[in-house]
Amino acid sequence: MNATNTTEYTLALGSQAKVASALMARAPSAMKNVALRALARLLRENTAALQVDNAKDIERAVANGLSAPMVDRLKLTPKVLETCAEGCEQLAAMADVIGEIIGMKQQPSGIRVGQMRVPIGVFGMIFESRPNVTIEAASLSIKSGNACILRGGSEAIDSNKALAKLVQQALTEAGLPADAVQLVQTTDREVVGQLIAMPQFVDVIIPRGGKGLIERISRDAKVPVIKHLDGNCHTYVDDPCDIAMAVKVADNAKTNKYSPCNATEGLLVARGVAAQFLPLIGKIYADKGVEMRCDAEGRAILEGVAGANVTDATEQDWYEEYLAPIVSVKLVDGVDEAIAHINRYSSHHTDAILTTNHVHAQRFLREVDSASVMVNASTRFADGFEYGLGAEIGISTDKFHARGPVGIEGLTSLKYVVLGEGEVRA
Ligand SMILES: NC(=O)C1=CN([C@@H]2O[C@H](COP(=O)(O)OP(=O)(O)OC[C@H]3O[C@@H](n4cnc5c(N)ncnc54)[C@H](OP(=O)(O)O)[C@@H]3O)[C@@H](O)[C@H]2O)C=CC1
Ligand SMILES: N[C@@H](CCC(=O)OP(=O)(O)O)C(=O)O
Repeated sequence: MNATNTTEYTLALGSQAKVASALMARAPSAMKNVALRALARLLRENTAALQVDNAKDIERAVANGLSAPMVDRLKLTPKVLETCAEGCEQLAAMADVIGEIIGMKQQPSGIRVGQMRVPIGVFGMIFESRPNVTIEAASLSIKSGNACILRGGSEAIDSNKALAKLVQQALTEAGLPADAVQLVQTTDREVVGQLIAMPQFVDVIIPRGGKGLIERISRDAKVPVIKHLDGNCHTYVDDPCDIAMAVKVADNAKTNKYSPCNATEGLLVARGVAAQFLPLIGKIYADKGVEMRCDAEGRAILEGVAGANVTDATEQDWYEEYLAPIVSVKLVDGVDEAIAHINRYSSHHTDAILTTNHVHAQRFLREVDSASVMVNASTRFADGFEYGLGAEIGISTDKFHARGPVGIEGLTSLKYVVLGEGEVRA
């Protein structure tokens, strides 16, 4: 595509989305739910065909040397597709929040003032090469009465095109506009540049990705942005803690999956429990091939673990989001130093304390400045489905409008409604 074509193409996506958004905003719940159930059915009926398209992406990714965790997140297995289908059905079964009026109160003047929940309008979303996100974003967009323009990662283009076709088929079957969910059909990044600069059509941009993406968005966006950024997440093992539980949780937080943004990248350990805890977790990490980048004290303990791949951490490691079988390990005096380290180096996504001390837990919850703060749980739980939101658009690392996992409500806003009986202002 040349620059003129790109501009025309993106403007067309925008104007089509704008028209569709008005229809979606007033669509009855029943129609939206019909579309979601149709999408679930189509995903199941087309599982084999979708895997053929997905195989093209996977072949290209492997040929291009993409790492194993990144190839893994690209996969549309029958299980992943079934989870997507179930997600659509769960959303269909949920109450529609659009149009709900809250907080209606009579004022001294006689008017009654409340707030009505409404869709945001059109959102543009740029996200990683994980094709199931196309379905999660599309289904949340439908349920919340928005229209969206989805720009998925280039490695997933064939899978995304096939999925988007099914979404549009489901919308059409339900009598809703197909343009309510549009996929950017090219991997040309120029389209991203245009998408974030057309406030006449796009109400908000949701970038879901790493630092390169956000640098561009922060520099060029002319529409409001809800950032869904990197996860340099921490697990802090406190003194005192339940060692067996800490080992189980720290294992899951790092090794359950390596690519997600909510995987733990930094392990902080209180000196008082390090000699007991580190050899146990070190053995598990060693067996699973996790490299441990340690400070001097951590290294001294972990070097004694059979098969451990232990290296020296540099200052840069405390900032690093590895998305790989690597973890940084640092010993700290206690909760004060842990909180200070996290607030300095974390990406403010998700951080956890493993402790049996109630005061330490309360301090961690209050003082760590992250979108999710957890006590005695794996950072891997930072996820809209796990939080009971039905599905998620992603995990907002912004503080405004939505913070943490974003579900239906994050795609809505509240407008005031005023009911009178002819009152006039004095
Ligand atoms: N907070 C959250 O909810 C989530 C955050 N993430 C974060 O995403 C990152 C991992 O995914 P990864 O694929 O590496 O992320 P990237 O940031 O590389 O890519 C994400 C998307 O952004 C696009 N993109 C990246 N840079 C630019 C640019 N300069 N201009 C235009 N488009 C761009 C990519 O397009 P292209 O395909 O062309 O490269 C892709 O569609 C991690 O940091 C992870 O934590 C991941 C999932 C959820
Ligand atoms: N919500 C997700 C985490 C975000 C995610 O998908 O991350 P990524 O592996 O970077 O694409 C989950 O835990 O399932």
